[in-house]
Amino acid sequence: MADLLTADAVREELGRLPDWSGDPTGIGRTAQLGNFPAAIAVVDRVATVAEELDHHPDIDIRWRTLTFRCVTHSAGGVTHRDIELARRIDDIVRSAA
Ligand SMILES: C[C@H](O)[C@H](O)[C@H]1CNC2=NC(N)=NC(=O)C2=N1
Repeated sequence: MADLLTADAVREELGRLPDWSGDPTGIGRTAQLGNFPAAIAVVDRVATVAEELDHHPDIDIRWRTLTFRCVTHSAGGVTHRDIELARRIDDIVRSAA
């Protein structure tokens, strides 16, 4: 099982993820796309990456605004797998914006 990050470690990682906020119980970001199909296309690309990593974000879809939350459910908190997933989500959002 992946190791839980300490509060300090989560803070340090969030310093390198400016669009994200959170604490050891989970990290999240929102992203506003141009329209609903563009938002769904991002969700679809995130789904592919999540399957590749075998690690899945919680996703809230409201018209063209997406909210992603990353937490390792099996570990009960934030691990390096969530940080990696957050970076991959950023890459997808950046290339879609
Ligand atoms: C068997 C499989 O590896 C697990 O169920 C994975 C799948 N994706 C997951 N995603 C997240 N975010 N947390 C998990 O604990 C988790 N578990």
